Amino acid sequence: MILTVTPNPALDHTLRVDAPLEAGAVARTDDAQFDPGGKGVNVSKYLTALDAETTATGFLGDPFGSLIRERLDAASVPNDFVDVGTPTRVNTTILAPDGEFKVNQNGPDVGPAAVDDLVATVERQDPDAVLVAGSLPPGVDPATVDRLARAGAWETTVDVGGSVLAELDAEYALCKPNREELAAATGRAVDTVDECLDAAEALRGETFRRVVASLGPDGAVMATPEGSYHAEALATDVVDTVGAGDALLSGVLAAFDRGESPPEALRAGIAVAARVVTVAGTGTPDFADVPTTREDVALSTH
Ligand SMILES: Nc1ncnc2c1ncn2[C@@H]1O[C@H](COP(=O)(O)OP(=O)(O)O)[C@@H](O)[C@H]1O
Ligand SMILES: O=P(O)(O)OC[C@H]1O[C@](O)(COP(=O)(O)O)[C@@H](O)[C@@H]1O
Repeated sequence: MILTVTPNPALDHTLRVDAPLEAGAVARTDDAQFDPGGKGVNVSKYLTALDAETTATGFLGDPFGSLIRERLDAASVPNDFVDVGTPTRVNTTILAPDGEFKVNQNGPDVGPAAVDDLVATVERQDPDAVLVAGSLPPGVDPATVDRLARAGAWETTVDVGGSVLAELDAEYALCKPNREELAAATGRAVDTVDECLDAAEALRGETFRRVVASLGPDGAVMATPEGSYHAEALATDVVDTVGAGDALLSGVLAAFDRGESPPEALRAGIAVAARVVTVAGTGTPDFADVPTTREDVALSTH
């Protein structure tokens, strides 16, 4: 079972407006949706839809914590969150004709007792694999991520910010930076795919056994002890890219869970991401075509 740990979940509020936003003007819309979100929460949503065994944990606080739990239960996404007394944040995406505008709240302060409860929850769940994903709220530091990785025999994956990645020193099976996070974690140029391949290879080592870096429309690269790979993104009608990185990681983790090779896992990730960018916000699309579309992913070995 893949246990996702989201230290800073969010209720994702997605609004679509018909005209460009204008300072001082009121924009009105009927097109709004709420989704349970936060990087690990999304991965558990997508893994469930991909028929992989998963449970979501992290910290939830009311009033929005209850809504997130209700929505996950309704979608049959197993979850086991630690309750905290501070409200879970709301992250807002506005889809306007002139672009995608995102505002993420920093999130509530989490005290040391809640962190101890989280570690105990992870130990009790005793998963095969753990994913720690998303920003760290006040009260959770990189040492807490290392503590979760060292608390049991599971393989741990991280999808945390570039500056947090640079501070980790436990052993991780995989990390998933995006382009900006890859630059922040390595201090290298990431302008071309070749530079991204070099940076991913530089990040790989004792701390991170494999590195998958997502490159938006340029697809993704993966650096592993067996070789490095670049997979191109699939051409598709993009509604928005919120959740795209979580989708890529879900496809990769589900494939590794089935025992597939790194290049096959990368192809699967690209196919899952290509579906998620076609739906608004962090809604869960139908993944029925993923086994077919992953065969169309162009992949090169380096
Ligand atoms: N504009 C796009 N067109 C097609 N695929 C995309 C696009 N943006 C993202 N993707 C897919 O989603 C994956 C993750 O996107 P990315 O933006 O790098 O992640 P993050 O959300 O972590 O920043 C990419 O590797 C790619 O496969
Ligand atoms: O923890 P952070 O970095 O603020 O990100 C949280 C946001 O990212 C998401 O998990 C989406 O992530 P990606 O677009 O990177 O896949 C949203 O659900 C959530 O609102």
